[in-house]
Amino acid sequence: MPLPPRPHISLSALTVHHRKTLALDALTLDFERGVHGLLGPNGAGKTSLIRVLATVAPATAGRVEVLGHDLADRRALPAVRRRLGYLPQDFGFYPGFTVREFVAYVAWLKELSRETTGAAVERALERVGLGDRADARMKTLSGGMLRRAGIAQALVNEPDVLLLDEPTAGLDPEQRVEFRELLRDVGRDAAVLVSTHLVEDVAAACTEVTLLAEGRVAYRGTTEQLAALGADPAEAGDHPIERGYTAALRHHRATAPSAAGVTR
Ligand SMILES: Nc1ncnc2c1ncn2[C@@H]1O[C@H](COP(=O)(O)OP(=O)(O)OP(=O)(O)O)[C@@H](O)[C@H]1O
Repeated sequence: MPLPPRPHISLSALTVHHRKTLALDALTLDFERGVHGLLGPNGAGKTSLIRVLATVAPATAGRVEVLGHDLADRRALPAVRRRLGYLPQDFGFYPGFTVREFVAYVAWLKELSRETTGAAVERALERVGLGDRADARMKTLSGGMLRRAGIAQALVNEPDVLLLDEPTAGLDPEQRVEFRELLRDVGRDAAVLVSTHLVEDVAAACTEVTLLAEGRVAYRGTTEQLAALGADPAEAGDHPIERGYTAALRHHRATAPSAAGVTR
């Protein structure tokens, strides 16, 4: 009998400390293909989780599997990185690079073959609407264009796992609408994790929502389920998802004693 397919991402008791701060408190979660919204108040642990999955920060304890590889096994990291796309909140670049050179450089880091790189770079730039700015220098881009270049580099290898930390910051409304369409498209085959504070992004693009609070899972469900939690118009918030978010957080805080995000 064939084995059931493994989830793209599997966390078991994942714990992350930053010095004395507990940022993630024994998270056990799976993420399959689809677009997953990662929500939570400031300091909830969203960036800490994304950085571990992106293989740029270690777990303090617990087990993390990405695409079937245990991230504790350093020999597996190159294979995982080839199949990952990652947009950090702030990303570095050589200001003198053109947009095309910037994305091609990441393609090279991801070990794309010389034959496929050119077409992959053009496709990634087209997907974020930067095809006509390919020869512009990175230092001349506006904030929104820079973010789109960052999204293009995360997409260039057609990743199986795409990690985006607040990707819509700086995008204008038209670009955000197109970006959500892009997320839905990528999420058909890949597991996409997108951390955001923007309710519209969640409502339009995410199939599932994971709400973190103080390093723990405060709520998990489909976008529709979170919106249904916010059916009571007396709850704080202007949108059902915002009200669902508030209700889920309040419920979590009432039932779970505070543990993470505190120095001890
Ligand atoms: N480098 C660091 N050194 C010390 N503490 C840190 C460090 N990075 C994060 N923390 C702490 O870890 C906790 C989780 O932070 P994290 O950045 O993961 O949260 P977040 O949900 O991404 O927040 P935000 O919505 O503000 O981006 C917070 O208490 C934060 O202060």
